[in-house]
Amino acid sequence: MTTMTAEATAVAVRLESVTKAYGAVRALDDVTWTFPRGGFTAVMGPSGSGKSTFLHCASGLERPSTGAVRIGGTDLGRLGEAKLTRLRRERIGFVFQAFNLVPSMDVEQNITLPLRLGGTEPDPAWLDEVVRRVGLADRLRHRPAELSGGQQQRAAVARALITRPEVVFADEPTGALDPRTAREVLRLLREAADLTGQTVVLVTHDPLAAATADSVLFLSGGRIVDEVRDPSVAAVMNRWETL
Ligand SMILES: Nc1ncnc2c1ncn2[C@@H]1O[C@H](COP(=O)(O)OP(=O)(O)OP(=O)(O)O)[C@@H](O)[C@H]1O
Repeated sequence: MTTMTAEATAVAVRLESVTKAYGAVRALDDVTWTFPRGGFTAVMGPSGSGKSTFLHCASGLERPSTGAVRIGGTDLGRLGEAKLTRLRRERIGFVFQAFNLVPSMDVEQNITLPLRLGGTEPDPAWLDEVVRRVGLADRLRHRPAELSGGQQQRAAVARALITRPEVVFADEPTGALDPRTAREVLRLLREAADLTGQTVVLVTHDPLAAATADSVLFLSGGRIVDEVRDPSVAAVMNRWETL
């Protein structure tokens, strides 16, 4: 095992002068930010402000044009494609608006897929715990099409947690859900931070969702322009309106 400095272990994700250009568009413009381990951070900003690009670069789904990204003590820029893919599968959990479950697999197979892709078996006690948290114990043999949208997203959250990832990245995970179901999914992400010390980064348009985080980052024009800590819904809406 690699020895890490105390600083590296306290830092979950670090972006250092990250710029991402698509042709003439600077989707991210010199972004530097540190996500502390076990924190829950929301990212807000107008359409086109760079939220998804930020999440993709921070999670190793895309490589920055310039700058560096570290997950724990690992510099993603030093990893080749195979190692980067493995890091994403083993150390990061993803939740997307569109659930992205495999239609032909049942709920348990979907949840355990990241482990099986990595050639490992689920730890039965952890699988039970994750399934209990997301409330799908009586749905394990159902296929996604037999579930409600909220149940599908809860299965996707379970799939994101099954590898005990260091960081969970969620891109508009409540965008397709009704408000009550959205609250359940947010509670699961909050629990991931509070119960198991995972670092959660949530991209959202919803001030109610953002206010469940420890801190809200505001992006505009590819830059972080503000942070609101211990946010109330009113504080988030107020900052949003003046962006
Ligand atoms: N693959 C791409 N090719 C070209 N331009 C891109 C690409 N991805 C993003 N962009 C551009 O980069 C900018 C930021 O896009 P991004 O999707 O990160 O914003 P966003 O804040 O997530 O927007 P939204 O809230 O609408 O999803 C936009 O101008 C967008 O058009």
